[in-house]
Amino acid sequence: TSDSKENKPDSSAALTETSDFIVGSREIHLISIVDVDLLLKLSPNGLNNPQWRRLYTLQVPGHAGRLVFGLLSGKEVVCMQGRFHTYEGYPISTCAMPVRVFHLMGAHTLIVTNASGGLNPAFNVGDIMIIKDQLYFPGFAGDNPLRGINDERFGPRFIAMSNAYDAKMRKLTHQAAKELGHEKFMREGVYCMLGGPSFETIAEARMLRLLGGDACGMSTCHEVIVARHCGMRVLGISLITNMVVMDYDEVRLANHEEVLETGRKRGRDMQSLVLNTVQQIEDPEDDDELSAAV
Ligand SMILES: O=P(O)(O)O[C@H]1O[C@H](CO)[C@@H](O)[C@H]1O
Ligand SMILES: Nc1nc2[nH]cnc2c(=O)[nH]1
Repeated sequence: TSDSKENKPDSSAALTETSDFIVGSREIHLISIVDVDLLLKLSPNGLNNPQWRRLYTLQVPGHAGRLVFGLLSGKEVVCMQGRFHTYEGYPISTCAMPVRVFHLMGAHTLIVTNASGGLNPAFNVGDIMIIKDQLYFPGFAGDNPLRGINDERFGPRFIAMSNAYDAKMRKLTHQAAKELGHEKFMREGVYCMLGGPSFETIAEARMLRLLGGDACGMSTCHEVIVARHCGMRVLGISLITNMVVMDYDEVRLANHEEVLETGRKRGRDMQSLVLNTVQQIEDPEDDDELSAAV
């Protein structure tokens, strides 16, 4: 696609050509900020035989719109470069639907990435935040992707979310960051999801901070809920693309161009981090601790 050359922080969705790929049981899928072209360059044995084709178009500038199947550091992965957002007009369950598709294909692990605005004053633009927990605001108003008749084939009616972001995966990612010399811009914190597409008012931003939010965006949480419902372990990584305006004296305005620009600048570090983390991931079936957590 014409936009596939850009190193962008986020994208839309697409589907591969058909039968060349055998999708095995150890897949990992990556959403959003991961740039597949760059991953290809960085991976020692490549994302073998990548093929893609546009399936549908989203209305988010900077979103590539691809789904790529292949091997990343010897592990079977499917990378979804881009996602559905509720502000595009889709129901929240539709936005999270790709997660169920990947689960049905045999994926055990979900790595979600996103671009977010920093709320924590100690953060800087370009920091990478490992998501420790989430504040899912649409859920407070009843807009949960699991709303409606529960499909028991995926999971139970009620699910725990206190262990949503896997502790072992977070540790692994910190380790990967250390090996890469990324410590100086690594953070860990709470991600807040709002519906968007309007950015926060100052009063809203201050409220999010008061409630314990470290960064905010318009995605991810519903995908994580659906992943946990079907027993996938989750790692979330957020790139702080801008600092949220928190002060009435501040003249700077939130804008999508800054989000894209930071994504371009920090893109390579994000890909290396994901790649390095994927290299270290163990199959959850070989890992009692992880299996028990699911
Ligand atoms: O969360 P992702 O999809 O990375 O995108 C983030 O960037 C966009 C705003 O610039 C919003 O869609 C926000 O959610
Ligand atoms: N809501 C929200 N989403 C974002 N995505 C990237 N930056 C931001 C931000 O500042 N606010």
